[in-house]
Amino acid sequence: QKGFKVVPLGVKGGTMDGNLSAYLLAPAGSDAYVCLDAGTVSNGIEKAIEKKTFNVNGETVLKKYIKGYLISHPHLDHISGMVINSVDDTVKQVYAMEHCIGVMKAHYFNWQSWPNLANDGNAPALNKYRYQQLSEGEETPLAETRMSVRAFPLSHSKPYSSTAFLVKSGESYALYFGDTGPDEVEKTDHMRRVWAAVAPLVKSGQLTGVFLEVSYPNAQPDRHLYGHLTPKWFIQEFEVLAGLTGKERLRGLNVVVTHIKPTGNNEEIIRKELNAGNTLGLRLIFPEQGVKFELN
Ligand SMILES: Nc1ncnc2c1ncn2[C@@H]1O[C@@H]2COP(=O)(O)O[C@H]2[C@H]1O
Repeated sequence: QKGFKVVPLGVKGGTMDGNLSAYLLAPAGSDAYVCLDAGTVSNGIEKAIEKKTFNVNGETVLKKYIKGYLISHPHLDHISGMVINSVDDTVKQVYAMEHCIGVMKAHYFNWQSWPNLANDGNAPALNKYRYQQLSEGEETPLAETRMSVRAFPLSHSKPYSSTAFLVKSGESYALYFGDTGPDEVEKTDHMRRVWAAVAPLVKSGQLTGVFLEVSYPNAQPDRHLYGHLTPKWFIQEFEVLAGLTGKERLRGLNVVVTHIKPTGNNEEIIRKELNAGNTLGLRLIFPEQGVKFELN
C-alpha cells in the first residue's frame, strides 16, 4: 500500500493545553505509528476513540500503536504530552536532533522536572525512553515500523532551533516541519535546504504531503513573529519550492496546516488569508483532533 495515514492528537499552537501539536503517522494499512511532536497525547487519544478513529482502548494506542516519538524542538507545547505520559508508557525510541536531546536530558528527564525515564542523563536513568540522535540528512530507521526518517535543522527565532522530518515509507514520503520562521526573517537558508531536498520527490510524485505551521494572521508584524509563519510567509515559502519544481507540480499537493494559535477569531482569519493567497492550488488540509486522514 502506498502513502500514509495520519491521526492528529493535537493540532493547535498557543495555549489550548488539551490540543497541542502531535500527529500520529503510519504507513497506509499499518498500526505501527510514530508521533510527530507530542504536545498533547492522552487527550488526543481519547478524542480519537470518541470519534471512532480507533476501536481499541487508549492504553493499546499509547503502548502498542505508538512506536516512537519524533520531537522537533523542546518547547513545552511540543513535548509535554510525552513527558506526562512517560510514566504509563512502554519502552520506546525518542528521535531528535542533538540540541533537543540535550534539553530533554538537562531540563525534563532529570529527576528535578520529572523522573528520568530515559536512558541517559542524571542517574539513575530508568531506561524506558531511548534517545536516538538524528544527524542532518542521514536516514535513520524508525524501530518497529516500516518507516525511516531524515532530519533537517530549522530556525525557530535565532539562535533557537527546530527540526523538519522527512519520513519515508516504501516509495512514499511525508514532510513535517516543526515550528519555523521564514528564511527571510530568520536570515537563514534552512527552509530552502529542505525544499531543495524534497523538490525531486515533488517532481516524481512521491511526496504525499507537507505539514507546515502558520501561527499568526498576516497582521502580525515580522518583528513579532517569534520564529513562526503567517499566511503570507507560508505561501511565500511554497513559492520557493515552486521555483525548484515548477508551479504546476504543486497543484493539488496535500498541505496540512499546523500550529494555528486560536487567539480571538484568528483561526478564521488565517483560513481566509491562506485560501485567498493559495494561487498555487495547494490542497490545504485543516486537521481536526482525533479525525484520521490519508496522504497519498
Ligand atoms: N519576546 C517575546 N515576547 C513575548 N512573547 C514571546 C516572545 N518570544 C516568544 N513569545 C511567545 O512564547 C511562545 C512560545 O511558544 P511559541 O513558539 O508557539 O510562541 C511563542 C510566543 O507566543
